[in-house]
Order: sequence, then C-alpha cells, then structure tokens
Amino acid sequence: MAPTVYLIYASPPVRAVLMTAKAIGLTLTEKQVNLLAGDHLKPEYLKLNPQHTVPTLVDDDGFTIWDSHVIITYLVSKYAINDALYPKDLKKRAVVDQRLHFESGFVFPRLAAISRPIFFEGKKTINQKDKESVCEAYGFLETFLNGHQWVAGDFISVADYSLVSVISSLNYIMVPIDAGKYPNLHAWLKRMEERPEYAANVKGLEDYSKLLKSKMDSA
Ligand SMILES: N[C@@H](CCC(=O)N[C@@H](CS)C(=O)NCC(=O)O)C(=O)O
Repeated sequence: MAPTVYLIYASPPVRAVLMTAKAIGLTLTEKQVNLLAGDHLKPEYLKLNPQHTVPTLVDDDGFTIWDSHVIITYLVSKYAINDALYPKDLKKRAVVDQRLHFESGFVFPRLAAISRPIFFEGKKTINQKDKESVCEAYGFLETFLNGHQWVAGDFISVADYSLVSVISSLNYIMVPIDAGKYPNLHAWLKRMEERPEYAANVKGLEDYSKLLKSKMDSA
C-alpha cells in the first residue's frame, strides 16, 4: 500500500514532498485538502494533524507525521534505494539539515508574511519591506551556492526540493530573481527546472500564482 499525503498542490511545502517522491520513484496516494474551504480545520483532519497544516503524511502502517522537512527526510530514509538525497554521512547531513532549517525558519516565513495577508486579510499589494526581506534570503542562497551546483554542496539533496518549492513561488509572482545580482541563484533555479522531478512543482506553482494574483491589485 502506498503512503498517503494530504495536500493542496498550491502549497510550496506540499510540492517539496511531491518532488521528493518523484525523485525516489515513490507513488503516493493523494488526498486533497481545500484550505480555502477550511477542510484543514475539520475535526477529522485535526485528529490527524492538530497543527492543521499541509502536507501531512500517513504511512502505510498508519504512522502519521507532518512538516514537509520531516516528511521528505523520512520518505528518503525509508523508501529511497540509497542515501544520496539525504546522506548518512554526518557532516553532509548536517549541511542538508541546516539548509532545511533555513527554508523552514528563514525563507518560508518571508513568503508567508507576504501571502497570508493577501489570501486571508484582503491585502492587495506587496510592500517594499517585504520585498527586501525576500532579497535578504536570496542573498544568503547566493552565498551558499558560491562554487556549488546545489544548495548543500556538490550533490542534489532534499534541501534543493524544499528550497525550490518556495524560491520558485517567490520568483514567479512576488520578487523576480535579478540574474545580475544573484547569478548563482538564478542558474540554480534553471538547473532545478530542467530536472524531471521538477515536473511535480509545476501545476502547484501555477495554481499558487493564479490564486495569489486573483487576490492582488492587477499586477
Ligand atoms: N513548516 C511547515 C509549513 C506548512 C504550512 O504552513 N502549510 C500551509 C500551506 S502552504 C498550511 O497548511 N496552512 C494552513 C494553516 O496553517 O492552518 C511545512 O513545511 O510543512
């Protein structure tokens, strides 16, 4: 039996899970959760995940876990044929973990600070301060990628899937990456877009952008 993921394609963390699953050749059973209709606040979903976020994973033995970063490292550790995407080597793993925490604690909150007021509070524009906070994240990534193809070094890892889900969303509709200022980041995004597993990001990125655009002043 395949593990089940509760999702909405538009969610960047969901897309990180879908790219990881595609990269390791794992088929997931998908269950849609309509956040705009409040499905995630219904008692049956709260029983699975009291924090009411997507993605949530229910493995084939009933084990239930949420937070995309935990889900992608769990899936690779359990289902991948090797540890390439999440190395067992302690130092390599520490760098991957640092990048995952960077996504979770630094980049994603910047996206949420822009998108939540637009989705839920009637805000219609992105202010300069928010744009600058995104550029700060771009700047750090530019440095991480200096001399490296991938965000955690010379091997692609789950951290690339985590970060590309959020960076592609920021770039697409909120703060386009300036290739002159952030050449490493720009080239990395292009490299990611060329990978077969990136296909799992595409529909959700479109959905996310359409949704956000529909709530903003014509941009
Ligand atoms: N750190 C979490 C973030 C998950 C998250 O905030 N997901 C959003 C959708 S992008 C959500 O479920 N929001 C609904 C809510 O928080 O009630 C992860 O990586 O899974």
